[in-house]
Amino acid sequence: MPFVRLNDVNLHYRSDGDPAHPCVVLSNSLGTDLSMWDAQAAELSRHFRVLRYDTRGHGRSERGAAPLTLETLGRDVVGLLDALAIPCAHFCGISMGGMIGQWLGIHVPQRLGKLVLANTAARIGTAEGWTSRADLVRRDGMDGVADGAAARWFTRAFSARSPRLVGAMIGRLREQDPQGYAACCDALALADLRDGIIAIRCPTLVIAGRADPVTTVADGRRLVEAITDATLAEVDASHISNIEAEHPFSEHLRRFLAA
Ligand SMILES: O=C(O)CCC(=O)CC(=O)O
Repeated sequence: MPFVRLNDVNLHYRSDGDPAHPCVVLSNSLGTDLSMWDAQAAELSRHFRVLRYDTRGHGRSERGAAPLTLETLGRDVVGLLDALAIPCAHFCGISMGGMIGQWLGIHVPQRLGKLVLANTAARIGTAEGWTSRADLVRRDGMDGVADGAAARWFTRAFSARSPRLVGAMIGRLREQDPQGYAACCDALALADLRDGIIAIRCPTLVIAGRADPVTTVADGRRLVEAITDATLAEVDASHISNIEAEHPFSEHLRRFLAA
């Protein structure tokens, strides 16, 4: 598996599909890794170069120096594109990955084609909430957040019909580096793009899960209202909608990128 050296970290990534095809970057949510995109990568890599990476402090990517900010997470994407000599790419991020996508749309629009913002918001949660979550995992490890994660990430019905899939996701969450997870909580505590997103000009698809208790359909609507060229697609899913609503999610993504 390849790594790129970006300033203070080795960042783990994976590229699938023909490198001559247009590139789409997939960016994971908090507490997951690039494997969360397996289904979408298999579908999209027939027509695109699919570039996935583990966000700093997640999966096999190092966490680097504290404090971590959304800007650093955004600049990692730019550094990854630079390292692979990719001038411009589509970008799809979910939740924290969607905040990284908004940062890219505001600050480096010249590097973006189309933007997909899934299960995300311009401001997720509260500073106090993120700080206490960071404190919890630094003190007690990942079990404190992993125990309740299935109820935040998936509907009860999906967990009942796909226990192995859900169990594997929660198992990977338990194995995350608590320091890396906490560093990303610190970044989310400070991340507030509500005043910035009106600057996003690229074609944008917002995907929201009808049953998402973390980043709601109302959050998705607010993104669409603020971003000039944005549309909303709703799917029947909770927070990790690319897994719970795998086929509708992939179809929205494929159609939007192909149009
Ligand atoms: O999923 C994210 O990237 C941020 C929101 C979150 O932490 C969901 C959860 O409660 O695990």
